Amino acid sequence: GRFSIALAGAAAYYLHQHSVESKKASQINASKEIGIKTEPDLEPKFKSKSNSKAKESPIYAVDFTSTTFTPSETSNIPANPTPTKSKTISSLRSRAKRTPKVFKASKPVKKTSTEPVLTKTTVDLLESQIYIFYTSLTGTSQRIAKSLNEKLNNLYNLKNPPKLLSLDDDVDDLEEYFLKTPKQNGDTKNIYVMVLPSYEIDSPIDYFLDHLTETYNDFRVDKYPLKSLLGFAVLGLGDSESWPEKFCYQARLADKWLGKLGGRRLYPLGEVCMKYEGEPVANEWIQNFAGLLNDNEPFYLDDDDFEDSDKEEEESDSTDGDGETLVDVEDMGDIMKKQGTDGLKSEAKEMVSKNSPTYKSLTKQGYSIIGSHSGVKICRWTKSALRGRDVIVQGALQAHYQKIKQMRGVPGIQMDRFEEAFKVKHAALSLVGEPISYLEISSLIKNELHSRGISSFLVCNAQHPDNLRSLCKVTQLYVSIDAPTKTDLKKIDRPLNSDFWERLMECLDILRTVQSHQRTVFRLTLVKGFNMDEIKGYADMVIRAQPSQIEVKGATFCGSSTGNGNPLTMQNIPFYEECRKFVINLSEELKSRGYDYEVAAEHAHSCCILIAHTKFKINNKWHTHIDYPRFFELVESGEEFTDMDYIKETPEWAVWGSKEAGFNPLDVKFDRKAEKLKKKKEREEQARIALEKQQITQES
Ligand SMILES: Cc1cc2nc3c(=O)[nH]c(=O)nc-3n(C[C@H](O)[C@H](O)[C@H](O)COP(=O)(O)O)c2cc1C
Repeated sequence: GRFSIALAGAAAYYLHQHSVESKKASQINASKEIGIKTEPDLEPKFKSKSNSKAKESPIYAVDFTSTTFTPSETSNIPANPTPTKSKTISSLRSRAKRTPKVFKASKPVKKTSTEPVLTKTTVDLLESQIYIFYTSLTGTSQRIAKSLNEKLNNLYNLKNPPKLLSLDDDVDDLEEYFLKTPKQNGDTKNIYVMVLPSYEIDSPIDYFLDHLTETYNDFRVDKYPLKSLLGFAVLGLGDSESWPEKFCYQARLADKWLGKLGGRRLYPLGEVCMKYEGEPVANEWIQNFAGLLNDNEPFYLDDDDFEDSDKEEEESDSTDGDGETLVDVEDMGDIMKKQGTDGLKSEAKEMVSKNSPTYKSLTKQGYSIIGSHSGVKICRWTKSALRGRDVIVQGALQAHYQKIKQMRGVPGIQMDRFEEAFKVKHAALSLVGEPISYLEISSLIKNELHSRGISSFLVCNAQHPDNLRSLCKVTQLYVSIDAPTKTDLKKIDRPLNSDFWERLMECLDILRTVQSHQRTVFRLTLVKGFNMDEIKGYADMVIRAQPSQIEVKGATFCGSSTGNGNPLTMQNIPFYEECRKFVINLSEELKSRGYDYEVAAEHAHSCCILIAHTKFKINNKWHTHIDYPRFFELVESGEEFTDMDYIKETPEWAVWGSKEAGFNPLDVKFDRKAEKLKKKKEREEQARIALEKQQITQES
C-alpha cells in the first residue's frame, strides 16, 4: 500500500473545508444497479477500542505528488548537469513585425529531452560579486539599501564584499551596468539587488526604467544583456495607502524589465509599504534574501523563462498564424550572435526545461506549490519511508520546502505568500493506497504532525475496519464513497477483498459509533453516467455512518486515453448545475427520512458543494469551518472532545447561495486575457485622444 502526504501552508489552504480531489479516473468503470442495503445498528458507542495487534510489516512507498494520481516514473537528480542545447535560428522569435525585408523561418522547435535534467545549480551564489543599487528622494531607500549592504557584509561566507551604488550619484552611465555588465576576475559573476521606491511624479526612476525598456527595444544590441548576471532581485518601497493603484509600480516594472533583459530572478519581488509595514518588513526581505544566498537549491527558472515572458506579447501582436515566423532582417545579426554564443558557451542547464516531457509530467503531478503541496516524486523518499515515520514527515517537509525554494525565481511570486509557504500548517494523508493501513499512522499523526502544529486530514476508503477503529484523533476524517451500491462499487473501485461491501458497512458503523467523536466527512466524487443517480443508496450510507458533513465534488477531467484503461470523456464530467441538483436531492432525501442535513456551503469554481448536519447551523449561521488553534488547544489538553468543539463560522462568501459562490473576494483572480484587452483598450483610447488633439491643432 502507498499513501501520500500533501502539505500546505496557511495561505494556500483556503479550500481546506471543501477541497476534494477527483478520484483516479481509471478506477471508475461502472453501471447502475440497485444494491443491497443493510439496516444500520443505530446505537452509538463512544468508547474506542484500540487494535494493537501488529501485523507483518508492509513496505510503503511515499508519494509526495498529487493526491489524485501516482505516476509510474520517478525522477532522478542526475549527478552531472546537462548542458544547454544550442539554439538554432528557428528557435528565436522575431520582435515586432516589420516590413518589407523579411526572411522566412520555421516556428521555434525546442529540443526536448526525455531524460530528467533537474540538477543542482553549479554556481555558488556566495562566490558572486553583489551590487546593491538604489535611488532615493527622501532617504528611505538609501537607509534600507545600507542595511542590506551591512547584512550582506556580515555574511562570513560571502567571498566578495558587496558594492553599494546610488543610481543617482555613483552610476554615471547606466549602460555600464545595464547593457554591459562589470567584468570580474576569473569566474566571478555579478548579482544585482535593487532597492527602489516608486514615484508617481517625475523622478530619476523614470530615467532608469526608460533605459531598461529602450535597451530591450533597441534592435542593435543584444536583447538579453543581463543574461551574464548570476541573478537579480528587487526590493520595492512604496505607500499602499496613498497610492493603492500604483503601489510599488516602478519596482514591479524594474523587476519585469530586468527579467526581460535576461536576468534570472533570484528572489521574489519585495513590495513593502513604508507607511504600514515599514522597516521591519523590509528587513525581513533582506534577511530572507541573505538566507537564500546560502542555499544551493536548483532554480525553477531556466534559460527560457525570460523569453517566455515576451512570448505572449509577441504572439498577441502577431497575425501570423501559419506556423511560420517572420524574422526581420535587422534581427539577423542578433540571431546569428545568439546562435554563435548561447549555444556553445551557455552554462549548464540547472532545471527541467519548460518544454521537456519531464517538466510537463512533473507539473501535472502537482509540482506547483504556494498553497498546494510538494510535488516531489523522488524515489529516495520511498527508501526513507522504510526507515520509519520520522523520516516520512521530515522527508515530506524537506521536499516541500525544497520545491518552494525552487519557485523563488518565477515571475509574479508574491513575497508574503512565498514566505508563508514555509510554514506548513496542514497535511493531507490520502489516496493511492490506505494511509490507515500504515501501522504507525496514529503515532505519525500525534507525534509528527499535531505536535508540530500541523493539522491532519486523513482520507480512507473504508476497507480496513480494524485500523479505522483504532485510529487516533485527526482534524478531519474523510471516507471516500465512490458508489452507492454494492454492484456499482465493485465496478468502480475494483476492490481487492471479496468482502469489500461488508468491510465498507463495518467502517460506516465505526464512523457512527467508535469514531463519532471525529469530524467525519463523506467525500463523493460525481461522475456522470456512473455514480450520480442512486440518491437513495447514498442516503442509506449517510444514515448508517451519520457523518458530520458530506463533500460532493464533480469529477475533473484529467484527459483520457484508450491505452490506460480510462474510459472517461468530457461527457462524464458533470456541470456545476448537475452537482447542485444532486446535493439538493440528497439533502431532501435525508430530510424526508428524518435526518437533519442541509446544503451548507459551496465553491463553484472547484465544482464542490458541502452538505452538513444542521448541528453546524447555530443561530441560523453555518459553522462548517475549522478553528485550528482551538483544535490544537484541545489536543494538547488531553481531554476528550468532539467535532463540535472546534468549529468556526463559515464566511459569508462561502455559504451556499452567496453571490461569490465560495470565491474569497480577497483572492483576486488574475485574468490575463481581460488584462490584455484592458491594456489594448487603453492604448486605443490614448491614440484616439492624440488624434483628436492633432485634428484640433490642425483646424486651429
Ligand atoms: C510625491 C510622491 C509620490 C509618490 N508616489 C508613489 C507611488 O506612485 N507609488 C508608491 O507606492 N509610493 C509612492 N510614494 C511613496 C514613496 O515611494 C515612499 O515614501 C518611499 O519610501 C520613498 O522612498 P525614498 O525615501 O527612498 O525616496 C510617493 C511619495 C511621494 C512623496
